[in-house]
Amino acid sequence: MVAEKSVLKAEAVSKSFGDNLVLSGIDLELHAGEWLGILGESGSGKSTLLRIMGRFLDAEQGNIFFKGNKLKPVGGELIPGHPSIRLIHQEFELFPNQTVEENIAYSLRFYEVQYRKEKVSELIATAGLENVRNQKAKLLSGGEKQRTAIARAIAEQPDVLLLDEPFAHLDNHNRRVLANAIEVMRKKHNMACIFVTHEAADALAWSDRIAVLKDGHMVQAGTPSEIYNNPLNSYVAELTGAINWLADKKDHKACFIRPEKLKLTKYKEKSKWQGRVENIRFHGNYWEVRCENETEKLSFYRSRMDLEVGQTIFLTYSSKDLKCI
Ligand SMILES: Nc1ncnc2c1ncn2[C@@H]1O[C@H](COP(=O)(O)OP(=O)(O)OP(=O)(O)O)[C@@H](O)[C@H]1O
Repeated sequence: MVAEKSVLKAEAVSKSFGDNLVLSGIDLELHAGEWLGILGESGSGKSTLLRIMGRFLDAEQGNIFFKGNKLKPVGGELIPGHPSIRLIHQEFELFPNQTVEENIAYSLRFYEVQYRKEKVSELIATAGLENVRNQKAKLLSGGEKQRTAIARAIAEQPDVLLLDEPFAHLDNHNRRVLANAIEVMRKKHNMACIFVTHEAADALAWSDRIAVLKDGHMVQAGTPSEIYNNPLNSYVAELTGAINWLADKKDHKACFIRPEKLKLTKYKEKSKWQGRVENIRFHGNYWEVRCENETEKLSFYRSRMDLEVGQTIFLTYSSKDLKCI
């Protein structure tokens, strides 16, 4: 097997602010062309790790390697960072009085005029910014600012793009526009990216791999499917989606099942769980049915509504979908 090429690597990174230990012994590797999501609750250390990996902040212990070379500490440098790594903050840092086009063109200011024009137009089209191309940055919506900042960063063709909460504060429409723009830019430019998020849905949808942080510790890293289907502990299980804890324990381990793994059956003898429908909620493309019996409350999903509150129901599931941790 060919070893995956490491672009950026954190080795045993720890960081404190005063008495607050924010990161503890973090090992994390980003491979060429890979999209890595860092997922964790607010305050778990995600942005701090991103800033350390981008060489904007020094770790107290541990090292950062770019393409195998150890990066020197930022120390008191006036302009921290690394020429091949671009970090996009939540504040975007655009020139407020310059247009979208001028903001993107700034990254290409040392290039020949014709090339610059063509490249700017290409990036504006890819990022879906044609209709605001001549708008000043300060007048853009949050989603448009985000896409301009990403297009500007990509213009510089960095090896690594670091995105801090790229989908934060965006409505559903703008999330989709941004996600599609990122996907197109990603395919075209084949750069590696680390993005930080506290939204599991974004991490699951957009990452090749996810690293989960809790209180500054890396609790699990793996593909979205590994993280979602085989969480190592209850934090990862609950962070990545809805779960139903079951009262029965197996080998002293707590067991849970995801709602979408529960199936309705007409036959009591085939069922593994029996209860009453307590509540039904409409979510647009599915119905969430909450039910209970003497010992447990469960929820499961239906694509059509054929149940009533108070009705007795029988549920079944495959034993492989029962996870015990
Ligand atoms: N410059 C700083 N000085 C002191 N404490 C800091 C500093 N930067 C971050 N912290 C603290 O470090 C901890 C982790 O912060 P960080 O921003 O890395 O978390 P996060 O997971 O990105 O959170 P969020 O999702 O809310 O942005 C927090 O307790 C925060 O208050």
